[in-house]
Amino acid sequence: MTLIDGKAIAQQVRNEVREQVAEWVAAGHDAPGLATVLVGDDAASAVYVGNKQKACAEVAIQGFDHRLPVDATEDDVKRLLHELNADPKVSGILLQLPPPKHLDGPKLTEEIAPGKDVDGLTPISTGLLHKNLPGLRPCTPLGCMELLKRHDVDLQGAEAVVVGRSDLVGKPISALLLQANATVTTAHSRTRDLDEVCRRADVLVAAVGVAHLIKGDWVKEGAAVIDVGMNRLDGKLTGDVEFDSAVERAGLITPVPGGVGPLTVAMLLRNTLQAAKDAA
Ligand SMILES: NC(=O)C1=CN([C@@H]2O[C@H](COP(=O)(O)OP(=O)(O)OC[C@H]3O[C@@H](n4cnc5c(N)ncnc54)[C@H](OP(=O)(O)O)[C@@H]3O)[C@@H](O)[C@H]2O)C=CC1
Ligand SMILES: Nc1nc(=O)c2c([nH]1)NC[C@@H]1CN(c3ccc(C(=O)N[C@@H](CCC(=O)O)C(=O)O)cc3)C=[N+]21
Repeated sequence: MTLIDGKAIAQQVRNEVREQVAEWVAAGHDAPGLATVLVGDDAASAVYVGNKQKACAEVAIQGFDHRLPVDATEDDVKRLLHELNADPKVSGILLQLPPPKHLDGPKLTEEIAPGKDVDGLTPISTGLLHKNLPGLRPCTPLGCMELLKRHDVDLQGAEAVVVGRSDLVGKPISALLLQANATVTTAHSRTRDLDEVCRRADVLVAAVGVAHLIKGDWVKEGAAVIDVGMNRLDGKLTGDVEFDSAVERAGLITPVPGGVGPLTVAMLLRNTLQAAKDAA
C-alpha cells in the first residue's frame, strides 16, 4: 500500500510553477496576478483564501485580496468582478464559494471573463472541458488527476467510480477521467447499491461531504482511492472514506488532510500562469 503525499506533490508543482513564472517574467512579461474575492466573514473560507494568497506570494504571482462585507449586494459583487475582468494586472479571478445565503454563487461566477476563470467554473469553461477543447479546468479535479499521474496509475480502460456529481468537483472529475480513457461511473445520493458500485472501482474518487460514508470493505483490493471530502468530525478534519479500514485494501490512497487539498491550491497557481500566458 502506498500513501499518497499530497503535500509533497503540491510542493513539487509549486516549485515548477515558481520556475515557470520566473522564466515568464525574465522574458519581459508582467508577473501573473490572481484576484481572490471573499464575500462575508465565514472563518473557513477566510482561511482558504488566506492560503491561496500565501501560495501566490511563494511563487511570485501577484495576489489581489478583495473582501466584501457580508451584506454586499449582487450588484456590488458584479461591479467588482467587472473591474477585475478589465484590469490587465489580473490574470485570474477566484470567487470563493459559497457566498452568503442571499447571493447566488454559480450565477455570480458567470460574470467572470472566461479567460480569467482560473477556477474553471463558468459555463464556458465547463463546455470547453466537456468538448475536450483547450481551456481552464477546475482545480480540485486537476489535482486528483495530478496525484494519479505522479503515481503512474494506468487509467486506460480502468473502471473509475466517482461518488458525487457537483459542478465544483464530481462532474468535472468524471469528465477528466473519461478523457483519460477510463470507464467512468458517476454515483450520487440516488445511486442504488452504492457499496457494490464502489467495489468495481480500480480508481475510486469520493467527493460527497459525508464523513466515512465509503467503508473499507467497499474498496477493491489494490484500488487507487482519492478522497476529496473535507469533513469536521469531533473537531478533526476527516474525509469521505473510512481510512483505517480502506488502507488495508487500497493499493494507493490519499489521507485527509494532506491529500487532495494541497493540490487544489497548487493547481490554482498553475491555472493562473496559464491564464496569463493565454492572455499575452
Ligand atoms: N479537497 C478539496 O480541495 C476540496 C474538497 N471539497 C470537499 O469535497 C466534498 C464534496 O464537495 P462538493 O462536491 O462541493 O459537495 P456537494 O454537496 O455540492 O455535492 C455532494 C455530492 O455528493 C452526493 N451525495 C450526498 N450524499 C450522498 C450519499 N449518502 N451517497 C452518495 N452520494 C451522496 C450528492 O448527490 P446529489 O447530487 O444526488 O445530491 C452530490 O452529488 C465536501 O466534503 C467538500 O468540503 C470541495 C472542494 C475542494
Ligand atoms: N471558488 C471556489 N474554489 C475552490 O476551490 C473552493 C471553493 N470555492 N470553496 C471551498 C472549497 C474547499 N477548497 C479547499 C481547498 C484547499 C484545501 C486544503 O488545502 N486542505 C488542506 C488543509 C486543510 C486544513 O488543515 O484546514 C489539506 O487537505 O491538507 C481544502 C479545501 C477549495 N474550495
